[in-house]
Amino acid sequence: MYPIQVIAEDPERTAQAAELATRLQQQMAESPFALVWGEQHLELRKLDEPKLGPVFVDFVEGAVAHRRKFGGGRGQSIAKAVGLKAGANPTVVDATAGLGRDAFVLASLGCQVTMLERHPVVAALLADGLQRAQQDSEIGGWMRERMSLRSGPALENLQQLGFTPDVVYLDPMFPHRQKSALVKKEMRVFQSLVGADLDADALLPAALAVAGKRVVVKRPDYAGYLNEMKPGMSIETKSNRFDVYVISR
Ligand SMILES: C[S@@+](CC[C@H](N)C(=O)[O-])C[C@H]1O[C@@H](n2cnc3c(N)ncnc32)[C@H](O)[C@@H]1O
Repeated sequence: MYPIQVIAEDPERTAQAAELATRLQQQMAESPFALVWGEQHLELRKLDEPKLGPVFVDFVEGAVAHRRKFGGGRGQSIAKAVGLKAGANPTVVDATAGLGRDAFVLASLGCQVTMLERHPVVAALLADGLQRAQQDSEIGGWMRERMSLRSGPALENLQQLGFTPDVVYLDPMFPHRQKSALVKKEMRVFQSLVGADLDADALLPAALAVAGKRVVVKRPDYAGYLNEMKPGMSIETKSNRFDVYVISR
């Protein structure tokens, strides 16, 4: 389902690349993608569209780092959606972690975030970004305490969490409405790797069954409700919406 080659450009990464290749073995035939381990990081390349550039996870210096320093802090819509308030740092399970951006925003604001990701290539990119961030002198301390990753499908993982998270956060892939030229290059590579999450509706009842306080679903502004379930409230941003389902048990 996810065919890919694994290449070690950095000779010191040869053993790690071989181990990753073994894990992804069944997905390695006839791929338009390569996972390349360079000196800095693990990156995904789309071999038939090299102009789109590589995709990798960088919590230390990338766009998310900029947002951490200059973004809206606890006033951001995502923070309001999960219920972040002074003195309240909810525990969050991000059941569709992707490249971990939303999870990083929440962790940087004080939440304890457990990320779940089922796509083995995305999980490998995320694990690499997480490991590097955990070693960083500036953010490593709180990254080690607050962010973790479990690779595998959310439906199974949610049932085996071993704790009750305050919030389950969902952001499944949704078909893009914009013309492809307008979608950021990185997102085009990511979308063509992952494809659509056609089974996303099932995540909402599963999340509602385990969340202690609320489930938050991120949707593009033009998308309908997940599982056609009306939320208690929605928080709108420029191009997205956070649908909030408050748990009352
Ligand atoms: C739109 S991306 C999430 C982006 C993420 N919020 C971010 O800020 O980077 C959706 C991700 O959810 C993952 N996913 C979808 N359904 C899943 C499931 N049932 N279990 C685990 N991961 C899932 C996909 O593989 C994909 O990587």
